[in-house]
Amino acid sequence: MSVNKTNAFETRIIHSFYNQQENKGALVPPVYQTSTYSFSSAEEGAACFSGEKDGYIYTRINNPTLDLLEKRIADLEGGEAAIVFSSGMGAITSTFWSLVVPGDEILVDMTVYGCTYSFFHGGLERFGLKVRHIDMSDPTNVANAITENTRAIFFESPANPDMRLVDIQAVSQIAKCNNVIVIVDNTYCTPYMQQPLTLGADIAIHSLTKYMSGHGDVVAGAVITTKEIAAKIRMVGLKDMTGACLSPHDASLVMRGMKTLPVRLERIVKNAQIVAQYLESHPKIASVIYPGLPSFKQYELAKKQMKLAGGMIACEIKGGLESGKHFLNRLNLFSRAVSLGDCESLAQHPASMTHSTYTPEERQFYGISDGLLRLSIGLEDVNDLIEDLEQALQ
Ligand SMILES: CSC/C=C(/NCc1c(COP(=O)(O)O)cnc(C)c1O)C(=O)O
Repeated sequence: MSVNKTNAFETRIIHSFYNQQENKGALVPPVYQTSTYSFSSAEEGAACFSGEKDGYIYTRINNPTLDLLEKRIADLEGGEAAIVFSSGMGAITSTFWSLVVPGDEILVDMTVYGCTYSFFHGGLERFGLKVRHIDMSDPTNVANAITENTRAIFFESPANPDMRLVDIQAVSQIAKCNNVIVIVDNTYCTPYMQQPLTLGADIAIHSLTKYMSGHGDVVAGAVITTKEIAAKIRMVGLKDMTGACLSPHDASLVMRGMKTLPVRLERIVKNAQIVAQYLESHPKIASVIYPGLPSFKQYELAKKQMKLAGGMIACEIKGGLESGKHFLNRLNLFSRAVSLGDCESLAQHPASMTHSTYTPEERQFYGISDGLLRLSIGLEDVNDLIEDLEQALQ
């Protein structure tokens, strides 16, 4: 079976870059669970290390199983090359440690995942980087904020946890005119729903822990970009700065999960739309933030930029934090757990969990309210999910 670019996303995500007959007919790609590789001669080893000869050196740098996952992900995101990591944070930190130097300035949207926020403020700023948060929901704010020291623009769209969108095409056009790179964390969407590189971004980042692997059984990350930037992130960020390499076994778990990404997302989004509409009409719910609802502030941008509305819902329960905790504690089918994108539906409280890295003042400033709850809708029967929410809201 040889699959190529003319085949659909749903076919390429299962088959691309793997030939069964070249692997003893194995239907599923063998896992190269090895840390190192032998050379046929001292000369060959030297040639591999110098880059004169393509070859496998050491699994922290490259590995055939990781190669296959990287080729597949790059193809699906419309990029030239990809690198995989042992976590999404490994992908993010390896990228920045490869590309920035003290004195550089980074523009970040108002809301990002908690550990990304603490990497920027507790990590990069400590080493002389300037990190500025701006409201990127209006692209003109980006144009006005760029200076001669601005090196990169970073955002999530939708953002974790309050679902803010950024117009990727508009911001990328502004950045390109100013020779600034655009880095988009595409974790919430996956390339099935949104492809930042085809909209003009330079780098797409993923926590593969989420929808891409989709079964709550692996922590992993990926960066997709040009061959040149990928080589730098691999040989500087991954090899020397973080060492955040993915195990070949975990890469095979990610590839196994990816095979069902399209069907999982189609069903998850159907469930999420029904749950969001149910919550929006519930008397005890103060607000629901979901890109599939006409009430969503950036509904038109969501329809333009996202193939589907996604599986993540943010909502506020009337009565603030205390009622939020009461609600969480009464859930039976939803798991009270962080992470997202799993087959199991999850519910968590950002202020005290995923975004507890922000101080209360910072949460206030960045709009992460104490009463906000985040739901990751899974694959359970949607009536069972609503029954669980209904009883928890009593
Ligand atoms: C301890 S909280 C659990 C993790 C959560 N998020 C992770 C995450 C990462 C980082 O990805 P890993 O390193 O693979 O977890 C990067 N980018 C985004 C948009 C993310 O949501 C979470 O529950 O919101």
